[in-house]
Amino acid sequence: MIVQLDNIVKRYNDLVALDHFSMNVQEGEIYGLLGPNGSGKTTAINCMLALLRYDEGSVHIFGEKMHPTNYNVKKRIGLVMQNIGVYDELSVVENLDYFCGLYISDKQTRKQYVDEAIEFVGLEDFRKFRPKKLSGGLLRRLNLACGIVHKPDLIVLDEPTVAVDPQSRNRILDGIKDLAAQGKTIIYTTHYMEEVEYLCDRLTILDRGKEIVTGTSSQIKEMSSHGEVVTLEVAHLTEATQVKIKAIPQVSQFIYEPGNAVVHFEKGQSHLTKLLTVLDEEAVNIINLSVQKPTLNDVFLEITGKELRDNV
Ligand SMILES: Nc1ncnc2c1ncn2[C@@H]1O[C@H](COP(=O)(O)OP(=O)(O)OP(=O)(O)O)[C@@H](O)[C@H]1O
Repeated sequence: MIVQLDNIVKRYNDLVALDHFSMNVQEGEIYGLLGPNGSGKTTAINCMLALLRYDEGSVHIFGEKMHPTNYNVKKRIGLVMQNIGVYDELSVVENLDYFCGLYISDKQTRKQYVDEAIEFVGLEDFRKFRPKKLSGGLLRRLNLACGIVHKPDLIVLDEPTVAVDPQSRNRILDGIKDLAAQGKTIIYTTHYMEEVEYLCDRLTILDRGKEIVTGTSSQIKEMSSHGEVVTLEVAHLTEATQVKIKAIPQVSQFIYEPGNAVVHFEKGQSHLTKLLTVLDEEAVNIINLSVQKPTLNDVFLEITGKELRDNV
């Protein structure tokens, strides 16, 4: 186990920011912490890295008990925080050299690591730029590079794509996949379910400081009590066709208004072919068809009664 959080309780006066929160991350995993704003993701990261005192529980990283002065463990961790943490008065190269220098004293190795980090985030054309001259997306990439330049084994990223343009976002997400492919262990917090679906091997969904559910995204989506929803755009559906669709045993709800039909299926394997068979037999002219499977948000909604992105 690379990271083990056991029953962490963190209170801010009356507010319980983490409520007996536990999490285990294995070597080489990309592990997601998904939750709406204020659910406790940043608090969990800060407690984990001993940047914040907590009231109860324990944290072990690389098998060692984590505490603020455990530098042997700390030097093997790279942290990319939500807020940009670079020096305005230093250029891209100088920033990276500074952060690398906190861990690597050999000048030649440091130069190599800095060059590799610049290439990794695609900032080759901006080496001499000061942070203020970089766009928001490029600045985020520099922030990421500063966190990983010393080649840590465990990389913790706290919402690294907030307010980032799509090009930089994709670059960051693909970069994280590459790091995992190199054997790094990654912890990634976000309130974007699409990101955890794309990136994460396993995830925990958090709400109000509590673990709601943990698993792979497919396992979590399986927990939804709903099945697929098929939306059809059609020229016309006769009464007889509508009756036949409703008669498919796994159809739980059927809504039709001229031009559009929405077919809800019960939970379980896909029954799309059954619907297509009926439509084919009835020679229905399908203009458009889309299938929506349950999402992580649906599961979150079912458990907590609210949307993952309520506050965004
Ligand atoms: N220093 C603090 N003092 C008091 N309350 C705090 C403090 N820091 C965080 N909180 C509260 O603790 C809860 C968890 O906050 P946290 O920042 O960990 O959530 P988050 O999931 O990371 O949200 P975000 O995505 O907005 O950063 C929130 O209710 C927040 O208002």
